[in-house]
Amino acid sequence: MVEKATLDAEYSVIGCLLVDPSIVGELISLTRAEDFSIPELRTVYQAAVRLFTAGRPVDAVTIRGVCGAEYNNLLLQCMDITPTAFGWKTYIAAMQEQTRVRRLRALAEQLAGVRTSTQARELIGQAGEILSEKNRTRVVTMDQALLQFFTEQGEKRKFISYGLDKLDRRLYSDHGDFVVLAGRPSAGKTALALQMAAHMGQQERVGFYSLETSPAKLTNRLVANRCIIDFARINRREMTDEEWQRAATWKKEVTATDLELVHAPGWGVQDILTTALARRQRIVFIDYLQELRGRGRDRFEQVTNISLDLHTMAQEHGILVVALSQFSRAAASRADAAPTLTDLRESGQIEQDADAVLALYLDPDEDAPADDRKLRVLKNKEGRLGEFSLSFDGQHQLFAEYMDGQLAAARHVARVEKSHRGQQEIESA
Ligand SMILES: Nc1ncnc2c1ncn2[C@@H]1O[C@H](COP(=O)(O)OP(=O)(O)OP(=O)(O)O)[C@@H](O)[C@H]1O
Repeated sequence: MVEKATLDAEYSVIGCLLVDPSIVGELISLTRAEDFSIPELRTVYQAAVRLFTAGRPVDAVTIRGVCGAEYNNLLLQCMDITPTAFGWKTYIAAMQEQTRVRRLRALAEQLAGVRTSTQARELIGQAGEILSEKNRTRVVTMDQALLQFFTEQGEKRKFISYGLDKLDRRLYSDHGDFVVLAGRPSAGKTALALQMAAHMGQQERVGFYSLETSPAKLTNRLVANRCIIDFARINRREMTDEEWQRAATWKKEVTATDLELVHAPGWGVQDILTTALARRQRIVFIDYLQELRGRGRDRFEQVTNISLDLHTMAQEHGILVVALSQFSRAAASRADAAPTLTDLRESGQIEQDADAVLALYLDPDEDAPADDRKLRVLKNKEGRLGEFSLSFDGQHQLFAEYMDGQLAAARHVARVEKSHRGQQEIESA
């Protein structure tokens, strides 16, 4: 049974269409035939679209000409409900809300009959998409474009920080971007991504989806990184008394970040999207892309689809997606060579879809400290390419950039130590 609120909204939308010819174009661009649950109103709407696209006037007379005299009463009824078109966008919003509810109920019925959790996850994913559907119009006139331009220019834009100044000054990442962090095995992708995720988690909720590493192992790395504790001793469960003490007093360095670790072996993009929407994560890290389950006959087709889906997930849902990626085997054999975009494994689609591609690799410079890495910006839609050096302290899983010849990490550690010393003095006073 169709509810009264739905009926009213649908009649009102058609009524507005009939009484004000000036809104017909915009009204059509904001609606679809499927928004109408009443078949007769859908027929009227489709007639209006046909007339409009044929360049003919849209009113009660021309529509009756298309639909037939038997629609007379219905057209009069619609116009009776809405003597003026004032508030027509509110009626559209009400009608589309009802459409959403209808589609969700239909999904709920299907959900009641599923036989596997995979089917359920697929349906829940579709429900998430219905719920996050925004205004459908994608057409923007020059007047609207310029109005938006001035509004945006008047507001200060805040980009998402990776915690590395030189990278932040190049990338200008925002929600809706798809960023790839690529490297050879053991380059330190996971370590760098975790450090970035913990940094971003100080501002908003971040999900870190690992397809191969358990949350417990990731926590070991996080504690090493945030509390500057020997990673090998953490792994062997042989922390010294001093390290126990430090982990206890510095625990806020870990807990103050809104980071959620998700163990995701065998997951696909849809599983991640469903979880990210349910947990309200605005930033998602995926470790790593080639491990994701994908649709397609061969690996090439699967990775192509995964890349497309990640791009859509970022854009449609306003999530910053940072996916880690392996380089191809050919590139992996050239350990000292600077990577290029063609080294991305299995699919050129990743190169096409990504807003930015970063490559992490061992610094080939013979004079550089042994553990130094290079972070190269291979693709950057919003800014410059280039590369810079990072020191990697594997013992603490800590990456730091060189700022004015000094390591930013040293300054960070000194700052944190000072703040905790101050805290301890206050507590013991
Ligand atoms: N106790 C330690 N002391 C020094 N370095 C360490 C220690 N433990 C691990 N490492 C180094 O830390 C790095 C961790 O790399 P990480 O796992 O982040 O790389 P990755 O690029 O994600 O690799 P993969 O693709 O294989 O997962 C490795 O280079 C490893 O050699």
